Amino acid sequence: MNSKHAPDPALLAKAETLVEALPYMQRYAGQTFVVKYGGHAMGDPEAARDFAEDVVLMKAVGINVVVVHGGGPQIGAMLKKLGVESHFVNGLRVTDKETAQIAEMVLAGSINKEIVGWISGAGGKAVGISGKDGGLVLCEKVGDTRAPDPNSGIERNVDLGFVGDPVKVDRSILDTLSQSGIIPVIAPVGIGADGHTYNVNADTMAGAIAAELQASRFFLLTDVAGVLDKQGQLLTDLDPAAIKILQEDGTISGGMIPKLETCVKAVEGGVDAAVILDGRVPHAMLLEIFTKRGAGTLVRR
Ligand SMILES: Nc1ncnc2c1ncn2[C@@H]1O[C@H](COP(=O)(O)OP(=O)(O)O)[C@@H](O)[C@H]1O
Ligand SMILES: CC(=O)N[C@@H](CCC(=O)OP(=O)(O)O)C(=O)O
Repeated sequence: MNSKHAPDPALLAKAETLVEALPYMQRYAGQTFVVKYGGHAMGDPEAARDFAEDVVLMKAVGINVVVVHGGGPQIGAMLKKLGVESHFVNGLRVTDKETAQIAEMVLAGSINKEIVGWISGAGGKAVGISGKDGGLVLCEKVGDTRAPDPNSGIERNVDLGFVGDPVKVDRSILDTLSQSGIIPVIAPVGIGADGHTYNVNADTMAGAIAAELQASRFFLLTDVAGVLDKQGQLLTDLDPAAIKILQEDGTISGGMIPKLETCVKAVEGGVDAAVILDGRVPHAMLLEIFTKRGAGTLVRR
């Protein structure tokens, strides 16, 4: 064979990867994917660029991609800077009026626009909104939650303050944006019928939106490989019954509690599958969607 025409193995591997992606691209065109981008996953600028490229590529092959972001660590850093004390109960931040204002500033102000900028830098068109815009997410104040007192250890009811539970999602603004080729980027802040601003756990917000959109896939990008068992091994497939056991036996704690509750609600609400992925892994979503190498924890009914 003429050596000039001998295929370069590296190029051939690239071509094979593209061909491997073809059936997935054909299958997913026209479907809706909701991506929750967690505050822990967005720390590294290079990973953020990879994330934005993944989102833009998904949109380019015809997937209606909707991004909902978090920012817990970034809110924590700002509260610390401002000398405001903060703590979490069962994975939710106790939110007084001042904390709600600071959370909105960090989420809907700086982080939201930063993500819009990354997507724009990757050649996509994004519009940043919060759950307050266009009547997207109506919230109710979450009820008191049972938790042990940090001093005595005795269980008592805790009022979480302005923490919201999404009770109604109006998808019209998302449809308008998506149909115009725009990727909506949503900050987890909602409005109550009482006019108050509510701080919403970003997983909860994303799950409510994924259910309303009847999304085919709901990705939750975080800072762990997925759900780990007590020995630290990755659990690749879970259903609601298995998740209940993990919660009862204390395998999952902290932010993983609302994350998995959200996955259960989403799949029970009509989402085909939720996937918890390590957002720090370069192009984690592309590998999950367009290749045979599934990663993370898949939650299905
Ligand atoms: N069984 C578990 N498997 C994996 N992570 C767990 C588990 N239990 C608790 N976690 C914690 O949940 C965290 C992810 O939730 P969270 O901090 O809310 O992330 P994010 O900001 O990305 O939403 C992990 O970093 C880990 O510390
Ligand atoms: C009520 C509540 O806990 N709200 C969260 C909102 C941000 C969030 O959920 O961000 P991550 O996804 O990065 O954790 C908070 O104040 O931290």
